[in-house]
Amino acid sequence: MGRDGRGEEGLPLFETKVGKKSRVAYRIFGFTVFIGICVIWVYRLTHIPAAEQGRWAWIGMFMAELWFGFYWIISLSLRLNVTYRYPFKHRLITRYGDKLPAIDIFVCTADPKIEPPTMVINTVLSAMSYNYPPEKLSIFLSDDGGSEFTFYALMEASQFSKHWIPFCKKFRVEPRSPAAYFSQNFNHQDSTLAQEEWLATKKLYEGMKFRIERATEMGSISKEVKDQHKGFAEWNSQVTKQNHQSIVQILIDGKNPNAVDDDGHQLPTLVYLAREKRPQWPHNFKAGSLNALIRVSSEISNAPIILNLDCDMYSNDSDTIKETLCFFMDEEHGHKTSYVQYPQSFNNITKNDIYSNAFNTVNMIEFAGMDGFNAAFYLGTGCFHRRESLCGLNYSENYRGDLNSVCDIRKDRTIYELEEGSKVLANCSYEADGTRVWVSGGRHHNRIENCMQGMEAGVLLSTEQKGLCGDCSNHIRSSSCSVQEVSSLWLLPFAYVYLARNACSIAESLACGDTLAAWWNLQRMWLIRRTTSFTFAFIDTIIRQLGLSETAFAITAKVVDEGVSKRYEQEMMEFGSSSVMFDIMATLAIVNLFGSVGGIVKIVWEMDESLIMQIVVCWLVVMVNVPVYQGMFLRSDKGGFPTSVVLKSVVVASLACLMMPVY
Ligand SMILES: O=c1ccn([C@@H]2O[C@H](COP(=O)(O)OP(=O)(O)O[C@H]3O[C@H](CO)[C@@H](O)[C@H](O)[C@H]3O)[C@@H](O)[C@H]2O)c(=O)[nH]1
Ligand SMILES: [Mn+2]
Repeated sequence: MGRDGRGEEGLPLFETKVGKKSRVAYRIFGFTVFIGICVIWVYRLTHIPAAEQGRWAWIGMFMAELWFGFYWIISLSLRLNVTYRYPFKHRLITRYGDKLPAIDIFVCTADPKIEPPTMVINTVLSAMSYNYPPEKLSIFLSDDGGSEFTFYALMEASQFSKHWIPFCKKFRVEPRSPAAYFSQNFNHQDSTLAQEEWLATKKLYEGMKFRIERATEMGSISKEVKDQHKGFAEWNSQVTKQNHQSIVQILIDGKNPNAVDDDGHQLPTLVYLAREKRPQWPHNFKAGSLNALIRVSSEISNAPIILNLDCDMYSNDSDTIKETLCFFMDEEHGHKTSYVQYPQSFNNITKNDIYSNAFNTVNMIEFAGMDGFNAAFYLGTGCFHRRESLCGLNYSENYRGDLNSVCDIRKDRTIYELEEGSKVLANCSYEADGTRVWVSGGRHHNRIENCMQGMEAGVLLSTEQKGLCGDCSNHIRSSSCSVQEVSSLWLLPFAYVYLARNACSIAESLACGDTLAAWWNLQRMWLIRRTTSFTFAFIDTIIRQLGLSETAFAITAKVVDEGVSKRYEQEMMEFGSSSVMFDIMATLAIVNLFGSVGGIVKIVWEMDESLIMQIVVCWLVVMVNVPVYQGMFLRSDKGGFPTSVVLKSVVVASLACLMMPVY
């Protein structure tokens, strides 16, 4: 019997826990820092210098400190509301058993060269083998590359899945991406896992991988293979990435009683989609893909819940669907939930996370804090949506929807009829009129569940290795520190705010599993991101708002050369190409170097102590930038800065320093 004497059926499907202990600590600490910030503001307002003594610099500094205070309040309020949610999947299974809803899974890919088809089908296979009734699963691959190699790979995957799915279920394989699974060694402690079967499945996988890679390398698919599927007929000499008709091929029809795996169990539905592309029509990149997927899937399976995965991700927990459904199907709160999203985690992060890609504190503290306000940043992947809310349904307290009612939209139509009907829905004219859903940001009127299943529970895992760029959010934060007389008591609030803030940030990082060096690297990456990618994104957003340009989507490359990945493993930063980003990084590093050396000279020469605070800050920036100086002057490998960038930055920095007024 559960609480209140209710039976098992009255119990909630998930529980919510708020970090109470951390809240007390944050409150005390936050309050003292806030007092410090107020004292700093008072100091600024009461000590405004005369015009000729740098009044404007002073006011600028004050602005930065005002902004810092505002930012502090926001980031502290998140920390006071850190909320974790824990699903009870066993309750879901006992309560709903065979009445679970259908799920559509969308995988997007866009280019067979930078997103190799083998990687794409690993994502697909991990989605096909979710621990969920296969007749309720439909996987749709959207190929914006319109490539027959990707289609071929998917055809291979549809055959391999007949062995892979039973293998996963029999041996409770985790993770269910074959590439990720076979990259681990055979686990000898697991006596149930017969080594023979492990080896046989691995061999099958490698055979498939070899055939796909060979076809891609040779740039052609043999007639023998093409004869195996009518779908290849869609590719003729006129088909290019930017210009082709809609292609929809149902590779596995989950409703067909003959579509079974090696154990005789039903297979999930598997669909290949390449929406129509015409040079004169906008296609809106990934957003356009998702819109086409929504329409096409509504014709074929029309599942009430949709999961979207990028092609460089794979599921690292086969129970994720069931856990997610706990949030959607909870009797009391389920109807208030529009989407459930999982933070991305990356599988090739180095020990000290040189590029700060793990986002541990963001995932575990800030996102969980946002959840406390029923808010979430939509991350764009690893997210389950209600189809209804994407299609514009508004939230209402009384409307509960019904995830279990399976409405048969197919009405005995043949595969051919379904494919033909779907092709029309994948036409490019849809992106030009007002029917798009995703471009407008999706319509999330409902409450949002930002699902952080504590620290031990499974999240979706992405396999990507992120480079330096790629951040598109923009927020600018400034840290500030400048008091004229070092001996003055006014120094205290500055010192306290600075030290307390960083101590807190170190404690958070360590608590979230980072190393101290990773925290230090994070400081560098924040500096770099704020001065480059965030600034670009900020400018770009303004330009776009003014209607001066349309942003294009630059697809992140998923293949790296050997030298680059070797240096990545050794935690050496990669600067080896010319880009405005590197120009800015190098120039700022040099300006700081000049500033700190110049400052010391000034202190020693003129016995001018008033500069000590500035110099201390300057030196901290220099220390954070050590890898940048190494990249400019000390490295001889291919990852160092190109000479042209070094020259440019030294010249620009020298000019800037010469022109700088000296107070
Ligand atoms: O024309 C396009 C361009 C991209 N994609 C797909 O979009 C996904 C994300 O693209 P990627 O180049 O990997 O971008 P990232 O910088 O890794 O993406 C981050 O930012 C995206 C949007 O800003 C989010 O959707 C992603 O989930 C998030 O990881 C990939 O599956 C692509 O295949 C398309 O389908 N069509
Ligand atoms: Mn990506």
